Amino acid sequence: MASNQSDPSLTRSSFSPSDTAMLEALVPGYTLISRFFVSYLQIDPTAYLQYFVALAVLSVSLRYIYNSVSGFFMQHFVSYAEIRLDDELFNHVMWWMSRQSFMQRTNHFVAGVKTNGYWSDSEDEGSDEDSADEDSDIYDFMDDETEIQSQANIISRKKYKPLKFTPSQGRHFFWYKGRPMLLERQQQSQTARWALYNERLFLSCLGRNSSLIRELIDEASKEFQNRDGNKTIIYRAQRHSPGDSFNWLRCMARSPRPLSTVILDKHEKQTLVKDMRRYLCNRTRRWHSNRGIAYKRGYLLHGPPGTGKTSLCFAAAGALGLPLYLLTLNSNALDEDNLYTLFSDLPNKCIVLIEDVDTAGITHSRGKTGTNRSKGSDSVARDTEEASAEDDPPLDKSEKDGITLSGLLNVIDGVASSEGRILVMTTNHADRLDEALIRIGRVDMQVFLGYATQENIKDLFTSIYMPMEGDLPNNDKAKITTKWSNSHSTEKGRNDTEKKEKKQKEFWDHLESLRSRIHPLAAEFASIVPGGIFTAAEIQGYLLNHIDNPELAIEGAEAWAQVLQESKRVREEKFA
Ligand SMILES: Nc1ncnc2c1ncn2[C@@H]1O[C@H](COP(=O)(O)OP(=O)(O)OP(=O)(O)O)[C@@H](O)[C@H]1O
Repeated sequence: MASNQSDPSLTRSSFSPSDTAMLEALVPGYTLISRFFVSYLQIDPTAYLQYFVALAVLSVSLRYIYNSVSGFFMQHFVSYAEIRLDDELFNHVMWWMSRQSFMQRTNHFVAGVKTNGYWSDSEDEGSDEDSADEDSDIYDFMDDETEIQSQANIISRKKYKPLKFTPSQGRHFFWYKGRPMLLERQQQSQTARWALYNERLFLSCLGRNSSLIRELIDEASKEFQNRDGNKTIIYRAQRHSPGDSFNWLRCMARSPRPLSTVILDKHEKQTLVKDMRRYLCNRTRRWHSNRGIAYKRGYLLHGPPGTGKTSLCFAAAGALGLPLYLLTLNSNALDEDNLYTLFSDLPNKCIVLIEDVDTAGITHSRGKTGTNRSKGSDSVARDTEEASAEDDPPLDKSEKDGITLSGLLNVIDGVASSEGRILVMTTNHADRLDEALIRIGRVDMQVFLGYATQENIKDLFTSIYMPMEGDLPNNDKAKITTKWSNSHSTEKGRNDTEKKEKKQKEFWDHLESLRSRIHPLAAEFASIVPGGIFTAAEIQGYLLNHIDNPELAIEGAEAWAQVLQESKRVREEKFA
């Protein structure tokens, strides 16, 4: 008691019950805390209340001042750029960042096998790793146990994707061209279900001149594109989760397929590619623009499955250096609005490929809604569709009815859809398509890809077995030899080198001899396999089983053709 009386802090603690109630309302649990301090520490916090209040006011004021000053500073003395996750540039910058030296030193990073945001990117991550493949290629034509083991080790190493390190959430300072830069990776909405996919990047630098940021973005973008080289970039329409809208997401970059490897009547192939080239040239664009005629072109590739429709489209994209946008109309979630947005997001020059347009349920059903879009045709496929639709599980509530024919036609013709695009549709059943869909203006050229003729079979054989540039990892023999010689200066190394050189020479001789024999072999093969019966895919499948031995392929061709022909006949009878 005595000590309480002598403590000035305790003598001043005379708060009325209403004051205490108010404090309790402001700071829940105040009475309990206060009692704890008084009983155990002999300190009455009420005596210091004014200091606490002053401290709180000071901290709020400081925060306010800090925000105002930093806001003012950011607005007037800092330049910054915002990059959103749903923009391809996000990938470009993240990829560029992952290659910067500051990423090796930072202690806050995201480790992963891809540098991009959320979409699946199954492409080969560039040529960085290609050189590592060289040895495995060289081992391809070796046969002894140790060599096979070496090859297995290399393949085994390569089965995992290399790790990539990208900046984590938060701020990262780094230097670019001698000037300090700040990268901030932010997650916008923590509460949303897909918050993880709502990221943004802020790139900032001191000064009102934003040219440095522009340079960095430009450099990142160019480096990313250079990495692609002449590869064909493939995008597909995809949405991340139910309720989201569809976007074009880059899914891979593939080496272009040479047009010569797509076997088709030469005249038709040339006509198609020439037509596309003519359409893409500036003169045609100006011509269309001067006359107010929509600058669009459509093609229909039709024929039985496995005759090369997709391959032709892919090869054309490679030959013309255009990106390929894949679209499937089967998704119930894809409605006219989504399709409209997708088409308006296309770049000026590209190929949009709609595969198997007849299976999208929009054939012969102009004006019908998606729910009954599979009705209206007497085809077997449609009956099957109807039957299976009844067995389908109930749709997600966010799923809509899918695209209708009139919806598709509106989008193809839409004024907002990108000019300069090439639309390619493929189908196995051109006869089932609505007249409106394939009328001139929407489909300007139709190409039929049928069963392989005698000539096609010969070409296919030649294209599969003819040695091509690039079949060896490095065409410069001397370079390979030097590489091996340098890396093996020991006795064993020299033996290995000699062995490899011998193998390499054998391989070259094999290629040379094959080159000289290929045409007579192709003619022989074509004389055995009947024309007009098999698809190119079937013939290719057979030849790939004898990839190292064309003679063996010829030997077994007759038996293979008979068996396949018989199985086709049985299948046809079954479905007749
Ligand atoms: N005309 C062709 N020339 C070269 N290869 C071909 C040809 N047709 C088919 N192939 C080969 O067959 C496989 C399938 O070809 P592709 O997917 O292009 O056929 P498709 O006609 O689009 O088939 P689907 O109608 O089933 O989609 C590919 O590996 C391709 O290399």
